[in-house]
Amino acid sequence: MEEHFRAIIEAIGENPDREGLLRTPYRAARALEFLTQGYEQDLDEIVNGAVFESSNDEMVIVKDIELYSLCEHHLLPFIGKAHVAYLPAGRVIGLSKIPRIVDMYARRLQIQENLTQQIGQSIQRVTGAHGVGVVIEAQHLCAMMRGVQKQGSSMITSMMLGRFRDDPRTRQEFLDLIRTGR
Ligand SMILES: Nc1nc2c(ncn2[C@@H]2O[C@H](COP(=O)(O)OP(=O)(O)OP(=O)(O)O)[C@@H](O)[C@H]2O)c(=O)[nH]1
Ligand SMILES: [Zn+2]
Repeated sequence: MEEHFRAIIEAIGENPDREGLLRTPYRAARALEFLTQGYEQDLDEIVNGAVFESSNDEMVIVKDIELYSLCEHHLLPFIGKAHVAYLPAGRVIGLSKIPRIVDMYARRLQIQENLTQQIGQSIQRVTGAHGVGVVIEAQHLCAMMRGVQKQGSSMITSMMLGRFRDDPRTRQEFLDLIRTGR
């Protein structure tokens, strides 16, 4: 990857041998490795068995999860928040595991719709919940710094499974709860 970053620096007309850029291919490679480390991870490893029996059948919500991903079209960041909810069916998942699942899929080349879907399906699979809801609000640098250059717009995507899809009240409760306290 370092060689390729060096070639990119040359291709944009810069001098990869000037002092400030000498270690840049190395740094950029490490940064990109970090930002795409989700390819090295899988769901079972992330969850690590942290699923616990519980008779609580009320909605669980983790909201305002910071999200940093890379758009698969331009390799530019999209940045935002994810909100995740589920209706437990006898099992709950460790609190930290939900942001970890978000990060695992965000640290890959993504479009926001697929990211939203992958998070929802994974939470469903791990918890066996009666339903799962995921909402992501994000701003795409590819649409802000370049392209249409719309700095004020954001994209909102959602994935509703089970009762979140079938029962309008469950969906509404989720949407109301992620809106409060802002
Ligand atoms: N649906 C969706 N589109 C995305 C996402 N990230 C980037 N895009 C869009 O992907 C599209 C790629 O379109 P192309 O016409 O192939 O690429 P482009 O010429 O760089 O497009 P512009 O951004 O319009 O300049 C653009 O409309 C982007 O805004 C995403 O997460 N979801
Ligand atoms: Zn893009």
